[in-house]
Amino acid sequence: MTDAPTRIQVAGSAGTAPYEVLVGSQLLGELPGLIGTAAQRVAVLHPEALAETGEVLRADLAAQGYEAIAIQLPNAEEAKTVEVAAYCWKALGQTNFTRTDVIVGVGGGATTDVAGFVAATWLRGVRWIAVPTTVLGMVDAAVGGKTGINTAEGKNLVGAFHPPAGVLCDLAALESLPVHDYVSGLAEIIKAGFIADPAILDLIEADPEAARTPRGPHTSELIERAIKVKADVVSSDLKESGLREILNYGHTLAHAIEKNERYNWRHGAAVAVGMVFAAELGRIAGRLDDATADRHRAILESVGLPVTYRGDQWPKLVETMKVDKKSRGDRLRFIVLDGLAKPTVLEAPDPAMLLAAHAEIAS
Ligand SMILES: NC(=O)c1ccc[n+]([C@@H]2O[C@H](COP(=O)([O-])OP(=O)(O)OC[C@H]3O[C@@H](n4cnc5c(N)ncnc54)[C@H](O)[C@@H]3O)[C@@H](O)[C@H]2O)c1
Ligand SMILES: O=C(O)C(=O)C[C@@H](O)[C@H](O)[C@H](O)COP(=O)(O)O
Ligand SMILES: [Zn+2]
Repeated sequence: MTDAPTRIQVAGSAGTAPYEVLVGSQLLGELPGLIGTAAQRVAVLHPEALAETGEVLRADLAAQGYEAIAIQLPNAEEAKTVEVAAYCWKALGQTNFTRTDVIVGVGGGATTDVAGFVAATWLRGVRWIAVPTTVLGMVDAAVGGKTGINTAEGKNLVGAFHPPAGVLCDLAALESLPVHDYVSGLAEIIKAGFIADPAILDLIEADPEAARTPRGPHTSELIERAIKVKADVVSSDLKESGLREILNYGHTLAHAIEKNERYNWRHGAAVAVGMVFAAELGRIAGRLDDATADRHRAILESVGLPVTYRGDQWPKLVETMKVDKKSRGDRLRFIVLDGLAKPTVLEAPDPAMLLAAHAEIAS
């Protein structure tokens, strides 16, 4: 017998339906209920690393009477291209995939970003379900309906807000996750701690080594707390007209680092450096106290995340940051903290201030 899953509600907003994020084990039995009876066809999008899981899921859905196909995507960021999206559109077209049919994205954040984007764009929008299999996917990417792909100019530059019909976080999936991917997800959990729920920081600081494994004593609490932070924010501002920008803490620089590294850095690693940068920016702007700024570096290092980046790359990073989605015309905008769990926007900081914050993360 398995325990009942935790259910976290995400409210519908901007005309979209509400949905639930389930956290627990053996959740795949929930899939048919979410797919519904109107669907005849189901497409399971999965990364190469989860070929076996994708096939098990496809066969299971076929056994339940759906015409189920599996579409294999490249691993990680290589999936987030227009060519991969076009490959999926072709597969859906060849299957006569209609508006009542359903896409299931099973994998990490890269997979669910693409699955959601394909769902948002096919026939101008079909229903989709997220089955995240990484920490980062569970606590962040699968929740909130931001879907998208990268372009040559930068990260997530093409996409749509298209919330899933449900999110199934089966914690057993984390057992096979390589440790550096597990730790990458901790960066977004720590982000949730700094912007909204400091109890997360206390739990990690109490035993950073335990936080690095799926068997740690606080694994499900950390994951659920971070999901709640995200669910609360996106419930009131799906389309990022204000509050949702706080979820972008650390991301302005992070996305520039990811592009500069040709996506060979994991997203969470880049977000870790980006948060230290944002903390320094807050401190230099006279908003953030020294202790909270220093806490960033300490907690991120304690779980094994990077806190510095090559110092000679700054001009390129500044160029890339200009296409950040928070920019308005020529004005760069950053999320900084006015104090612990007090995120705010720093508008058009002086270049000298940016340079000074950069000096603190430059290696
Ligand atoms: N849409 C959003 O709101 C949002 C939020 C945060 C991050 N993201 C995006 O999420 C992506 C990062 O997601 P990620 O950290 O999950 O990385 P990822 O999706 O790149 O997955 C990392 C690697 O782990 C493999 N993998 C996935 N699950 C596995 C498992 N259970 N066992 C073994 N291997 C597994 C993947 O195939 C991949 O090779 C980035 O593209 C980022 O931009 C989106
Ligand atoms: O959900 C959001 O909003 C976020 O900003 C969460 C981020 O962790 C995530 O990486 C998101 O994909 C970044 O969005 P972008 O709009 O900066 O591309
Ligand atoms: Zn992120």
